[in-house]
Amino acid sequence: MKKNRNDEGSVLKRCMLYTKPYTGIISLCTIVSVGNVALDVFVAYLLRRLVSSSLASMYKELSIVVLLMILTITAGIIFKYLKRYLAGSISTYIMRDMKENISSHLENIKALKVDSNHSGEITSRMTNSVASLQRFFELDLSDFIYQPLILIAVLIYMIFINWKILLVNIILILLISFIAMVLSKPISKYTQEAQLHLGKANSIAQDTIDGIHMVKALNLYDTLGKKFGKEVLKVLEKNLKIEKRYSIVISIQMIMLIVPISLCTLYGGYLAVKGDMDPGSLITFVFLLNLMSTPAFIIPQMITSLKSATGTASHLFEILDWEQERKDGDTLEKLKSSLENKEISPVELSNVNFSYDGTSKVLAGLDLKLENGKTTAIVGASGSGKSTILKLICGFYEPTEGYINLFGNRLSTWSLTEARSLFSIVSQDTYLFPATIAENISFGKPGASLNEIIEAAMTANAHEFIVELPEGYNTLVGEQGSRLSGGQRQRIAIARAVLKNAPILLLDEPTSSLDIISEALVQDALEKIIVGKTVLVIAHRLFTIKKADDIMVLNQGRIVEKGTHESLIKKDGLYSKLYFKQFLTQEGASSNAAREVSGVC
Ligand SMILES: Nc1ncnc2c1ncn2[C@@H]1O[C@H](COP(=O)(O)OP(=O)(O)OP(=O)(O)O)[C@@H](O)[C@H]1O
Repeated sequence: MKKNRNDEGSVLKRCMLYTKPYTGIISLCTIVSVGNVALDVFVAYLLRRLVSSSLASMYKELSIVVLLMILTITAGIIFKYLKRYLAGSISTYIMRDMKENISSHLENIKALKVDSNHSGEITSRMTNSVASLQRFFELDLSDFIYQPLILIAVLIYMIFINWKILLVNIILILLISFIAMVLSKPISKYTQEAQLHLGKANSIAQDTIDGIHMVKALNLYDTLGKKFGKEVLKVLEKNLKIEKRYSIVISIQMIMLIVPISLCTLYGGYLAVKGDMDPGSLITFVFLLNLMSTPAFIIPQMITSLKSATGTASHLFEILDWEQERKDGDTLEKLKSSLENKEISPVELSNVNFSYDGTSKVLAGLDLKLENGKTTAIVGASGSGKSTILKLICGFYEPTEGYINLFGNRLSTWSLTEARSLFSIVSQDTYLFPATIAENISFGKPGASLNEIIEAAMTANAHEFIVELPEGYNTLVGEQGSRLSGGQRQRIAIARAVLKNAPILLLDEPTSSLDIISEALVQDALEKIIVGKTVLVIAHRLFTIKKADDIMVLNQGRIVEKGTHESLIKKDGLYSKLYFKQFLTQEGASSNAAREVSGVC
């Protein structure tokens, strides 16, 4: 049977892997902890000598013991500081590595995984789960070494003083640990569930903020608020269950701690009165019991918080188990001769089948070949798979059957990073980073000079509106470019593509959501940048692709017609139907608008 990578043992092992690079500092921490334990036990030994020498009124011995005690306690303080500092450093390093590991893993995660998980949930794992794991490491790591050691040392010392009292203690400690373990068992599960609901609550909060305008317009506060409240309530329920468990474990421990100390003091006192135990040993025994009470109290708590931490870690490690994009493949250098051969098609899809969910086919036996330096348009009804073709060409997804060639070589053999450097993409929903306009444009060519940026903006018809902004090229665009209009965002994206100067341009309905004036500006910019490039354009509005060299009509995942605009109109097939339907709709819309305008006038 396949072993579950998320069971507690496996999760702990994976956590331990993060400690590997720090074996040196962990060894030092262990040595300091051993020193700490030795000093603590030495204090007990000195106490015994102190009582014995004061009873015997040996002042010289007494002053030596007091001096030793002061030195030992001082050294103990320094060792405790070192132990805490070293453990804190280890946990800080481990958490840094874990965060780096997760974020570098996320960068290379397959698009399918990101698509099928809410970004808010992923962010929640990255922030809440990491933060609670960090708290665990910071608080508990030093105790994981020190507490078991002190417990063992104290037990050994006690054997020499009185093994019978010790036996009673061991039985009680085992009982405490057993009860704590049983009671804390569900904590790991509750923590995982709490993290899951927290992720969902965060996703709803993120949706509400991202779609704030739509939320206001549709009065969705109540609906989303209820959904958010439901998830928060579940988080609360799980956390209350965890707290309930913690409280029971701690209460039982308290009772179980008082009982052995009281019993041992009573029994020891009885032995001292009988003369079977000297007063020095009795006082030392009670001191040792007190020393032992901390690990006896903390170890079960450590087991409980370890369970909680494994729950959190397992939630986090799930991300690390998500499949990654491959990193290997051929470089541009290796494929140079193919890239320079103008006879080879830059992009070719052959008999490509694709399904997102493994059942319903989005593309079925699709054949598509782009000609070097020519513009090919794909048209088709909404949901026919046009954008999916672009995603496959960019290597975000892989075909379930068939193949894709880039400059005559299988995309599956290319390095994905190198392959993507051959494309510039301008899509209907342009993503701008929350940085300045200049930075957003320069992402097309990292390190580009301001002159290059301005030149690109000019080609993209963006320069004029940029210089009119109060801070010009240094204007911050806001989250997802929220401080710019749709048309302005598109022209920034085009400027980015100009700077990138990649040989293949992928345009995914870049003018579909623009008004007539913005559309004209964007269209004009696009016409400038497509010169000499191989272009694949997806269009809803068919009049925008009338000049394309080749038009492919997509229906139910396959190309059903192809040709120029004129030849397809002549053919009187699906394209011509779509075209005239749009034409009539637009005509209708224009005459309605004209009627409205004349009515107003
Ligand atoms: N990430 C995804 N996961 C699952 N199904 C998806 C995903 N993206 C798209 N689909 C489905 O695949 C089909 C094709 O989608 P695609 O976006 O390629 O169509 P399209 O022709 O570009 O549509 P439109 O013109 O409306 O943008 C649709 O049925 C859509 O619901």
